[in-house]
Amino acid sequence: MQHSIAIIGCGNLGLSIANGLIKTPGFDVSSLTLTKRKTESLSPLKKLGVAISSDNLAAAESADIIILAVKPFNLTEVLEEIKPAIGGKKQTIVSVATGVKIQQISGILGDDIPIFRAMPNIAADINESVTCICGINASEATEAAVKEIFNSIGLSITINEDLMEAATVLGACGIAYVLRFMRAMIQGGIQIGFDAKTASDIVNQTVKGAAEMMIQQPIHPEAAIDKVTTPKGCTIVGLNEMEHHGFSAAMVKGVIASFEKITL
Ligand SMILES: NC(=O)C1=CN([C@@H]2O[C@H](COP(=O)(O)OP(=O)(O)OC[C@H]3O[C@@H](n4cnc5c(N)ncnc54)[C@H](O)[C@@H]3O)[C@@H](O)[C@H]2O)C=CC1
Ligand SMILES: O=C(O)[C@@H]1CCC=N1
Repeated sequence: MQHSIAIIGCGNLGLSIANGLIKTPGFDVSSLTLTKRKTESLSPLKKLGVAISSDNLAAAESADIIILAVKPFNLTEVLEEIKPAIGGKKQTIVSVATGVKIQQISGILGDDIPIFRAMPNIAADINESVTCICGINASEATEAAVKEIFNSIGLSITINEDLMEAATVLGACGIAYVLRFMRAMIQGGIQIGFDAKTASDIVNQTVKGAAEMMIQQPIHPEAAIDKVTTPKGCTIVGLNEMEHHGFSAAMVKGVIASFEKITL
């Protein structure tokens, strides 16, 4: 049986999750409710059979699994709003809010409620997210149901809650880092002669190929780099020039800066 799902706060991430679910083969769109304060932008999904509402409490009452996708500073008010609906039929709560601990959520909703934190990224939209998950109070069946949701929009990985902020940086912020890298590579490609479209096509497929290779043949990236770097060749010259300008150091420092922004 498919569980009914409510996504409360359908902005960038909530909508990406919804789009991924809708594209999942066999997903029953009538089991999905999306909420937002102003619902106009969600009307195309209404035509597909998804329930759209600005009533968080009613959406929570009707759902088995409630995904909270509001900004962290809106989470407390939303939890207070849906609290009257929670507990009776033991809905499962899944928060994707950055930096909000399970204990803060259970402090409002109650100590016996199944509560998960999940950290997907916007590639959920095309079923290619990675989602790190942790949770409390859940039966095996409930945990399986939550994992099924996030496996349908990509790959889910169960982790301890104390790694959730690191997961946010690597997986959720990470997609932005990779996109910035791609933009820079496209800019380089234009400077050496390609039009923007051709440069993008080449970069997109190159990044996809590199990622697929690491997924299908999991070796250390440097071992694959060794296969590209001809001695005295052009690749090593380019890579060394990038390192002279702090490429790897910039990436590591950026990862740490994002982490400190969440944790300090
Ligand atoms: N954008 C991303 O790539 C990622 C975001 N996150 C987390 O996901 C959450 C959502 O982030 P975004 O989608 O970027 O934010 P967003 O601002 O695009 O979406 C939040 C949505 O919630 C709605 N909202 C606010 N108060 C509401 C209320 N009381 N009732 C119903 N809807 C309400 C807003 O109108 C907005 O559409 C945040 O907690 C963020 O930390 C986590 C991983 C990745
Ligand atoms: O930048 C942010 O705060 C959110 C969390 C991870 C991705 N976007």
